[in-house]
Amino acid sequence: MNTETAIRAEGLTKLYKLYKKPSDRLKETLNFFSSKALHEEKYALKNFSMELNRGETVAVIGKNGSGKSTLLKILAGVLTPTLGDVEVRGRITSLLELGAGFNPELTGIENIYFNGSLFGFEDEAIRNKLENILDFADIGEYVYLPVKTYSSGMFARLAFALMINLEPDILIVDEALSVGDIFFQQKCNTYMKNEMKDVTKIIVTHDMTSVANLADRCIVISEGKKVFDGGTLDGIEYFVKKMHSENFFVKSQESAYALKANELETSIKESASFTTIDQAALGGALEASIKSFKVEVNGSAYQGYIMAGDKVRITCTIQSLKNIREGVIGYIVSDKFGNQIFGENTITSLEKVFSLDEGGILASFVFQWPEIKEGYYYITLGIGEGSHELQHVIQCWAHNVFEFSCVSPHKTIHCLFNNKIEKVEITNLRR
Ligand SMILES: Nc1ncnc2c1ncn2[C@@H]1O[C@H](COP(=O)(O)OP(=O)(O)OP(=O)(O)O)[C@@H](O)[C@H]1O
Repeated sequence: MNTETAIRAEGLTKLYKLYKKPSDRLKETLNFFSSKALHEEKYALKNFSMELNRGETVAVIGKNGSGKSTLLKILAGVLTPTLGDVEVRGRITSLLELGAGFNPELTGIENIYFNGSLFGFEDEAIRNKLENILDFADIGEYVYLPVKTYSSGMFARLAFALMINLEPDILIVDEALSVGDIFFQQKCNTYMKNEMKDVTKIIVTHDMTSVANLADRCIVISEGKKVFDGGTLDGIEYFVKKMHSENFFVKSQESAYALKANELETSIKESASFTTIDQAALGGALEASIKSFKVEVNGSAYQGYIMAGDKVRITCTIQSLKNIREGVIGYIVSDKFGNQIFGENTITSLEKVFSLDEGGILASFVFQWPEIKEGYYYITLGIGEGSHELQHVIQCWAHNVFEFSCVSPHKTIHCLFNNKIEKVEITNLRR
């Protein structure tokens, strides 16, 4: 291990033997004369190697059951691998061990002292850190109550606050953090990014926005094996594509059968990239309604994230029951709290209306993704009728049909969006 290496794992394998009945384990052990196995083998991790440099932040991503927790537990030293070695340089802390180290009968404060001592801190040292820990956890009077009375979010708050104050060289952050509310998660992410720059971090999360904003590097794990190790955005793209092909291959075949009878849909059934909209979820007069849509970013299928400046093309299939002379098409993008963040329609941006003829229509529009804060955003698509902006009839609203994960790597967005300071004047006044 060279001097820059913080953690090195070599050939990690974890094999579980699964027995149908507990008695099969005993039978197998005692039955020296039969080679017949009474168990099935399950590899949670298979020949997994990785090396992390000091101060590096790596995100480990993979679908449910791919082996992420097993890897973290082995790295944190709470699980022994069947094969392989781990070398760690420095103090390693994780919510996994802290969670296990908390005594439910002790109060929050008692647990802080107890766990602090397990990490080699004297009472005096913990006393000096107490204010910071309690400030960060922000769970009020609950710190004086036994931990068994805490909600899972309060527990995560206290454990995380303690963990970051134990002066780790290596920090392991797993999904346990996601039980905290959104504001606490943001506070943790900001703290890790800004205040823990020198700490080596291993993060496991299903939240691709956090991955993009925190990690320098990304490892994708599938069926216990490392299948990608490289740049963060490339890793997300690899993972999303892999998930997409695994999940949608079957669905696209099913939908092709369901669409057989419909003339308009038949013309697009070759393309699995169109998503059919649940017609029950539509609003408006519905003399014209959106049947399905497709999202492209910079001319390709959406890869799982979007950034400022990306060109988004939305293509919709519309079924109209009548001729609409003054048709309007638009969209609204909202955040996860339902706040409408940006949007436009064809009258206000292009000063144009379109005729939508009775029958099937294919409509497509393009907009540029603005520079807005990282997070999840949802697009609503709409069709209106009538050239006067305030008097037109809403024919169809298809609410929140698609989720975008907006990332802003290497760029700080201070508030909802950045608004440039155009001029600065500084006058140093001599005393
Ligand atoms: N104690 C165990 N006994 C048997 N199989 C196990 C055990 N622990 C984990 N596994 C299996 O090992 C595989 C990897 O599990 P692991 O919990 O590491 O996945 P994960 O990627 O963390 O999943 P998730 O995203 O759902 O948390 C899974 O198939 C799981 O069922």
